[in-house]
Amino acid sequence: MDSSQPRTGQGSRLLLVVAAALVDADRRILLARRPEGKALAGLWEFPGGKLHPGERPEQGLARELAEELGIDACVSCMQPLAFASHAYEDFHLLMPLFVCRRWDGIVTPREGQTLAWAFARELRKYPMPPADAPLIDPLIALLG
Ligand SMILES: Nc1nc2c([nH]c(=O)n2[C@H]2C[C@H](O)[C@@H](COP(=O)(O)OP(=O)(O)OP(=O)(O)O)O2)c(=O)[nH]1
Ligand SMILES: [Mg+2]
Repeated sequence: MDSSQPRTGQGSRLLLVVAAALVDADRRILLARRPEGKALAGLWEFPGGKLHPGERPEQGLARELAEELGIDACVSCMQPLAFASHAYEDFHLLMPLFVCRRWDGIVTPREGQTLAWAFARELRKYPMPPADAPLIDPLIALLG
């Protein structure tokens, strides 16, 4: 066991994931459907992924957005909005959600994901991982 890994009181590993609500000019939010073969396959999520050791959250998020969507996101424009804290069976997820309205390049699914742009009020129509439920109200409050 890696003793440098933070652990929660119940012994499960704390996993730090960074995620983005990419917002377009019409105030729609980008969702990505997790491909078959990945954990939580078929559910709609905010793009992002695991923070690498030594990365700042915004830096790690920019790397994930480049890898997953082929875009160059504006790091200094990322706006912290809310976070998810959720106990999955084998790890505890801690996931800050940043709002990101500026990027260069064209959003392209680079990892076999299906993409959708949804208004904040439509988000509940998309089955999402259980951790994401508390993130919807702050998005509605921000974007209407
Ligand atoms: N990106 C993202 N991950 C989420 C969300 N909700 C949620 O529970 N998760 C979980 C699913 C995964 O267990 C974990 C993030 O994993 P990931 O598969 O996106 O990580 P990654 O991009 O680094 O991918 P990989 O290299 O490990 O395949 O967080 C969400 O809205 N967005
Ligand atoms: Mg990911």
